[in-house]
Amino acid sequence: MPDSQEYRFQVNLSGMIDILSNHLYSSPRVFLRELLQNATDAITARIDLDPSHRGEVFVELAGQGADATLLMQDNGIGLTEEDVHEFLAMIGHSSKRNGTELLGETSFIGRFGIGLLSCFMVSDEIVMLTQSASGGPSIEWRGKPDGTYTIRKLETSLTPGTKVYLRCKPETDFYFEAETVELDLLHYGALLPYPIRLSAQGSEHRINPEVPDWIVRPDLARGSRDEVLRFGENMLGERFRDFIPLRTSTGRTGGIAYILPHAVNLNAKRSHKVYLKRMLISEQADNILPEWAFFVKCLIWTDELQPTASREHFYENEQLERVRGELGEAIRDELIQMSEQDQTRLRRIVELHALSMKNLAAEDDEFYRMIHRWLPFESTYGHKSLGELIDEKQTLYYTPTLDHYRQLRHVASAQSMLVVNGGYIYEAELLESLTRILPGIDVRRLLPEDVSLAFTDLNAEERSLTLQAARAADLALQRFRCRILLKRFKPEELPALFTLPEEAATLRSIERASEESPQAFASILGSLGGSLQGDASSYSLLYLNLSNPVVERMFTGQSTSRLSTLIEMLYANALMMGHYPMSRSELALLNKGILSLIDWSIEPEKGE
Ligand SMILES: Nc1ncnc2c1ncn2[C@@H]1O[C@H](COP(=O)(O)OP(=O)(O)OP(=O)(O)O)[C@@H](O)[C@H]1O
Repeated sequence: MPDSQEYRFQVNLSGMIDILSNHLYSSPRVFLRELLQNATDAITARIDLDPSHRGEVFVELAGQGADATLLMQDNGIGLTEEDVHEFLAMIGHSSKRNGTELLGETSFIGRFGIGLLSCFMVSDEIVMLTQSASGGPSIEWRGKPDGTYTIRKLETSLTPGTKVYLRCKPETDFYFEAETVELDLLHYGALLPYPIRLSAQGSEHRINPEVPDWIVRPDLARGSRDEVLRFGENMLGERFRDFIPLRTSTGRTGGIAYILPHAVNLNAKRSHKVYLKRMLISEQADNILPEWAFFVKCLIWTDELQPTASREHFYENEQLERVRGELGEAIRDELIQMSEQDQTRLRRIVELHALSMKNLAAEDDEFYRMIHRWLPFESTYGHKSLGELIDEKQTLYYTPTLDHYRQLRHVASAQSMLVVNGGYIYEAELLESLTRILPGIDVRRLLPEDVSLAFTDLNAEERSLTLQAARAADLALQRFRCRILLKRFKPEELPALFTLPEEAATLRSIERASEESPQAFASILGSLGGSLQGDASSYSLLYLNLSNPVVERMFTGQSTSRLSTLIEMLYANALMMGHYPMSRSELALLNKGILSLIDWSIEPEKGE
């Protein structure tokens, strides 16, 4: 076997720089973030040496258009000549790491040793003047994107710190405009604990506000409600009315979860603003809160998570999992606390986000268990929370569809029967799975047939007395494929109850569609409907209540001449009470019936 020879990889330096500077980051804008991060790290390092040191960053813009330049100056630790050779000249080497460990804990934001290269997105040269706080000469370093650099010792000594100069390259002058720079400095540095000053167009001012104490001590936030809400509006661009302070057990991650003031789609992208060591890392951190916390928008700061090289996300590791869990717990605890001490507040939140909360509860038992008592439902006892409904009765009856609920609610409420409407999206599913999260609870599905069983049959005498009228009534509704059933039931004020078995419902919809559709379509629908027509189950049922005085008079009186019109009117009325859409012929029937009633009331029946 021939001796193998060892070679070294060759690196195309300018190609690497191009990849790192132009393709790692989402936008050229981030060069300002990288500069601000380096300034922040340098100030942190200096404060480590001298805790009384007060950090400051100064940004100056000069020149116009293609001549625009930007200076960023910090009073941080600075670099010695040795540091410059070691850290600036060696890509991928950073002064901020603990040894070689890339993901270890440090008090700095930077760690990869590539951030400065982002400046090549907007400038063809980086000029750095630096003076180390530990003494030595001031150094000038000039780096180019082709991988060459020069170093020069300056004759005069600068004050400790670092100045970075950039001259805009063609077509990047936008990033050097005062407005853009001001916005971006605020965007990235709003929470930094030292002043950032900007000098441009002859004036100088501070960019970032004083950071309120409650940002790092969220327990103080409750005492500054208005200020916290105003701050949220400025930072997140929405007007909030409620918030939950967040803090992990280590105290190294915290923030404010603002309750979204409008309903949101569960699948909408989350956009929390996350700050690492007080610098904005991401506006789209979607993995820092549990999935179920979709109803909040957060300002979060952390100094215990590791950013990826692009800075726009955090590493998905155990630490992130713990932080996510604990932030979720902070929100959950507050919800639970609200449920004990401030139910109005909780109800407001749940009602606002009811649809999404129901959606999530249907998928996530743990969330459902936590929130179930406050989910709102419609019931024969009014609009109530599930908790209130559970407390009302031992058995919770629910209808699986809205149609069923409409049919049942009058009879059920008249009989003081608690029936929950499970007809809206996710509701039947939630009610069905209630036993899973609350073992022992008795939940039953209810169909109109079940309630009609509770109706009382007529006795033999009543049956014979009403026989003739009942036949006439049945005949009157033949053409609507509706049968009548004479019973006694509560409430007495309810004369009739319309119920619609499933097949009859299909047929009704087909008929209504044929009335609306053009001829050809109608005939297709017609033949489809025809196949169902002969079946007894395709008939709807109209229960007539003999306990109702008007119905009683109709069926036990002598005169039957007006009976068919009256039955038709009861039929139309029952349809309306059940919110059934009416066909054209049913509307015509109603119209004709009303006119007859008016006519009769004006001119009494002959012989009466
Ligand atoms: N303003 C500054 N003050 C002092 N040192 C600086 C400054 N800017 C850069 N440096 C030095 O240059 C090195 C390289 O900076 P660069 O931004 O490329 O990488 P980094 O900050 O170490 O890591 P990252 O790629 O994660 O940002 C730093 O490690 C630091 O030693």
